[in-house]
Amino acid sequence: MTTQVLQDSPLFQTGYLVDGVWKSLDTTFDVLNPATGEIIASVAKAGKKETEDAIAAASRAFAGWRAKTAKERSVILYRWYELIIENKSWLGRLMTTEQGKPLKEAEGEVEYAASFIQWFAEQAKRANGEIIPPIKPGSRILATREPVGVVAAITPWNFPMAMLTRKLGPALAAGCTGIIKPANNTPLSAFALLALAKKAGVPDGVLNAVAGNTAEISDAIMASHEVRKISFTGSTAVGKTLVRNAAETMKKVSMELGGNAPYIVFEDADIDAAVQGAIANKFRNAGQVCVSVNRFYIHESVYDTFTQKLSTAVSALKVGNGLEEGVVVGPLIEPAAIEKVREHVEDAVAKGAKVLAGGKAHSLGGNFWQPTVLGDCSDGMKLAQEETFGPVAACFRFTSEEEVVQRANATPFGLAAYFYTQNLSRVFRVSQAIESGMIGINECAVSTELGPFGGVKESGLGREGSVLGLEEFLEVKTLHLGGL
Ligand SMILES: O=CCCCC(=O)O
Repeated sequence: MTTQVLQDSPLFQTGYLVDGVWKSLDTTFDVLNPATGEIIASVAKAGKKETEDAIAAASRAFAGWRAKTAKERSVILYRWYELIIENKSWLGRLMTTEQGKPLKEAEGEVEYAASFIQWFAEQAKRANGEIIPPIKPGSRILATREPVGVVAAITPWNFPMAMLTRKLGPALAAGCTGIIKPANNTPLSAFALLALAKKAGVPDGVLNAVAGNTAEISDAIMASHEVRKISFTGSTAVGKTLVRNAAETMKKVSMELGGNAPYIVFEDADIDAAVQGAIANKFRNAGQVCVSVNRFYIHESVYDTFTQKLSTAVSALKVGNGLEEGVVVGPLIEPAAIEKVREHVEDAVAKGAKVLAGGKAHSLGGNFWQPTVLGDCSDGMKLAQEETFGPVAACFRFTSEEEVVQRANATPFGLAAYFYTQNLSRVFRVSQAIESGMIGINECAVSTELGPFGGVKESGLGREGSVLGLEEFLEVKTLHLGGL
């Protein structure tokens, strides 16, 4: 399937969406294929006015959408889920072309994205309230749950479909309407899902979308009194700005922000399982994942075995255009991402790290970096303190449980953490001691619609997915009834 075949589909939208109509603008911005540098599309560059129009449309649509029964919304969501699955192959190709991840991974993300719509189609019917024992005779207290109103979903380029549906699934289930601001690197993936939402029966105006002038769009969203909630996935720096700005109109916020995940391999771990987990986690989406491991802490007694097995396996990973057969590590999203990886690797090497695999830009050039393993890393290196967001496994030695827990927690972030051990007492002791919203124990994946997803400390506020995800889009209203 060529880019032309993608472009010929009705799901390939390049305008901005207001009231169910895709509109074009004279001013556009280019979306590039990160593997080839080819321009895939020129997209309408929306700004303040288009954003205000989109918010107004969402506001007008709110009364009608919230008035539908939960079951009616559930049926529409379920149809959307089915359409996403039916179009998996096309959507996967679009995502690989726009975002770079290997096709198999992209199709996996399409399924993951669909799972949130399926899950919240079910949860729509469970926005239950409570009856509270009254304080006086002849009275009742009822706590009901209502949609928060118009929602802004601001989504990242690294999971351009799943992060959208993880927000829109619960928002629509709750009865909210919204404005979507996808990342400018990957608007086409988001727009394709919105085209399918319309086909599934989501009424015009319920979902509206703009991309382009990020500052103007963000300012218009934050200034609006009609937008009652912001759900954001992205960097901690941007998240902090949004939270500060949301205070002006007291919007609710859900923030899924950066991480600095530790991965601890204790002396009693199943080393082969730990190596396999390390590869699956670290090289998923070329390491451009908020829950990707940033620091591998390996007990000194198993350090040589682990790093040797890891380096051998990493050296065999095939790098290339994600549309090519057998490729498991695609390009990074843009040249700035390559520069950050280079800066982290050079800083580590200058401070004593040893290159055990890779270590430099890939011979393919462009946005490709060799899958890398660095040994003898230490806590003063940049890659120990900030997310590298690239295909670099940094390995550190440790000697005791107490020491490694203290080092794992020595970061302002607390999104995901992982550890491998066969000792049950340690499982509970270390799980309790680690400051993190999610912990994988002998398990390298924490991403599923079934489990609460979110962080502590500077990694964010709120939880997505699971039964908790719906709560984020609901307000409690308490009814005090007397004279009964
Ligand atoms: O960068 C963060 C996106 C989260 C992807 C996931 O759900 O695993």
